[in-house]
Amino acid sequence: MAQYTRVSGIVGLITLQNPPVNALSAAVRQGIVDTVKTALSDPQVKSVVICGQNGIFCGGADIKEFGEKMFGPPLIPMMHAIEAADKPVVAAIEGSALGGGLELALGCHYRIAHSKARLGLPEVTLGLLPAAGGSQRLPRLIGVPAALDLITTGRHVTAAEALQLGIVDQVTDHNTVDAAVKFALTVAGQSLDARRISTRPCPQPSDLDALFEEAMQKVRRSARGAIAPVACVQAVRAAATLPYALGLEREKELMATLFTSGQARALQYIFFAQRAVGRWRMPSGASWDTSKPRPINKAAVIGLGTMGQGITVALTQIGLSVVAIETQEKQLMKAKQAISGMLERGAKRRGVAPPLDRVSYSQNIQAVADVDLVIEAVFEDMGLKMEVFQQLSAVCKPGTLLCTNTSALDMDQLASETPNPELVVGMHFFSPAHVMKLLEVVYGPRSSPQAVATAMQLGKKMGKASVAVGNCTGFVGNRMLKLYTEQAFFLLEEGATPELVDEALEEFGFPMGVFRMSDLAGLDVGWRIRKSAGLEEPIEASGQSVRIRNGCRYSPIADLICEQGRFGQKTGSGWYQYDAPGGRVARSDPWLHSFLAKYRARHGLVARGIDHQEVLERCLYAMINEGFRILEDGIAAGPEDIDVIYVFGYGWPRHRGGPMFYASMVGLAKVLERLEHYHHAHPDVPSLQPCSLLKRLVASGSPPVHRWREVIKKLHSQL
Ligand SMILES: CC/C=C\CC(=O)SCCNC(=O)CCNC(=O)[C@H](O)C(C)(C)COP(=O)(O)OP(=O)(O)OC[C@H]1O[C@@H](n2cnc3c(N)ncnc32)[C@H](O)[C@@H]1OP(=O)(O)O
Repeated sequence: MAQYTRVSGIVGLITLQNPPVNALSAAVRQGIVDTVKTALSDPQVKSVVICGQNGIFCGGADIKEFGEKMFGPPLIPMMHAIEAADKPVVAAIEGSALGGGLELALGCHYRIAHSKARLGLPEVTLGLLPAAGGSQRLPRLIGVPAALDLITTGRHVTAAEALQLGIVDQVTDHNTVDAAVKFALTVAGQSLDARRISTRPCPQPSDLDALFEEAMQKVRRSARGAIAPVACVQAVRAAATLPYALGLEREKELMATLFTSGQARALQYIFFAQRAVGRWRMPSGASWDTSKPRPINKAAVIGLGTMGQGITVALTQIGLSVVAIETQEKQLMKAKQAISGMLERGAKRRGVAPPLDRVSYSQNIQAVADVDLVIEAVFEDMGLKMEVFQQLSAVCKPGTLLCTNTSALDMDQLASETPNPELVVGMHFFSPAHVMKLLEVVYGPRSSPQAVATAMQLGKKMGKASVAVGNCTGFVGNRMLKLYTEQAFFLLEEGATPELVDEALEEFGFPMGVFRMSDLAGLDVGWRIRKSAGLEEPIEASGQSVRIRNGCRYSPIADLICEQGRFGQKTGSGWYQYDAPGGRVARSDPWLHSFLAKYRARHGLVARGIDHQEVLERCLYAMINEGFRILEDGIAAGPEDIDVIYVFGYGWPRHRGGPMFYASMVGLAKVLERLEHYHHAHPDVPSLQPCSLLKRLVASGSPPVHRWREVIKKLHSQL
């Protein structure tokens, strides 16, 4: 797992070998310990180079080993042995040096990186801190402010930035191992006293207390309850204030708390879940193994509202030629300006020329005749979308993939409008489409595996967490969201305020509560969907309560708010009030409170005390219950798919692992018991009735989330 050879007569070359990322498994650590010993005891060897095989230095500790009993040599003594060596040790960094990989390089005396390499300490994103001495060495090497930035955010830096910060000594465009060997030859025999980072004093910023106070406030604001960023600040503070050995003790102490925390488990689960959903599989068994994506060089986007503009930018930024179609001239001009602006700003950030000439604009749908793929992003109206699909079928060249960006409509009905329904899939982007990391790829019963593979690959190229899901109203994300929102409305009827509900959800870790979010997104969007589904019909005249639809409890509160022209931020009022239309700062609205009081009085509802726990249980468990139904229906392949959708598209706090993982952490029996309790209290709310998969999982002993698929498979085989 670490190969040793001698090169150029006097250089010992150690190559880490653990594909795909040379993670520091027990075997690799043992290999390093053994080969370093060999190199240091060989009198002919005057210096040592450590590199990784297959163009990657090291992706860090082996995350798969974290849940298991620790075997093999520990990292810290291994790093110390390297640093204490009396022969220079040079790290040759290609590809990535991340986490324990960078910590290993920091234990070396010199670091040479390829210009395309990326370096970082991303442990915080896994709920940990760099606990192989990284939190103590990095501040000594690059100073406290830069180390705080890298360690608390986990961001990866380019080789150029690493050179500027002083993390690496040299950057090369050529063969990194050759460059490192050449360098090792030149430093052989030189004194290493100044090269051992742990022996250096940590540079002292002028106002240490103020610096750490500010850093702590910053991470607390952005961490939304995650504990690792806070521990990272504490560890760097130890580096700045304690001798190395004591700092290392503090690092170990902090790591022990993090390592066994539920947050670290949740974050590591999401790391693997994100990769697992990339290996999509349709119920037919189709996957990457059986389906080759089509090459896509030219694409079209139909409809240039906010979504269409973002999609155009996302496609252009991955190098495609894009035909952007908008029939309304005024909107086309507005969109052209917005798209150009977004492309210019994106290019400026990346230091490249804006790819403006890759987008062509037209009012005529005939312009899509030669494209390989079309994404329809017109208004959310089935009639209009059907018309567009009919036109596309007549205009596009044979084999063009037709995708819809609908967020809830039946994509299979759209597929029926075309002679080739196998070429139709949903590509459900999230706003703003060039920024948000989630893409739901929706397949219908007739979508071909190749169409799904192509959409999944396109999503990957755009840097999105792409999740293949089956077709149903709202797909996965919006189907679950509907029940979360519905509970929030019911809670208002029963005595809660938007402030109380939002506070509970934000304390849980959502960036915004449901009402603040809905003010931002615009209340009219949901209103229009409810109207088109016939839910908003006033039927009080018929004698039926306005609070009942299709025999179930319904809250018309949001409809009544919309009838007042209160659509959220854009109109200056919604669930909250704003200084002016377009205002961002939500303030409590006495009008809304009085409206709620009158509403309750009109319907004979008596407000009762509602606490944060009830808000969380009602909103989250209703949504989780729907998640189980989605698994039962085979719309999502596994709990990981749902969790990735929620973490990447709906602001679910990452350190809580997604709704299904959260349910497993709370305990499925408890979720079941609370749902039964709330369903008993609200028998007219069917979404609170625990679904059979949840009951079955509890009956089979609440297996861990990675074993749910076995139970789901059994359930499906019995249907
Ligand atoms: C005392 C504690 C000391 C240290 C703590 C740590 O070091 S924690 C680990 C810190 N390292 C990281 O967080 C890096 C995680 N990996 C990545 O960011 C990317 O994988 C990487 C290295 C940039 C490569 O990206 P790429 O897109 O090329 O590949 P992909 O992410 O799909 O990964 C390929 C497969 O490798 C598995 N993998 C990656 N890193 C690790 C790891 N550190 N441990 C174990 N396995 C790892 C990944 O799951 C993929 O596997 P697959 O089976 O194909 O899904």
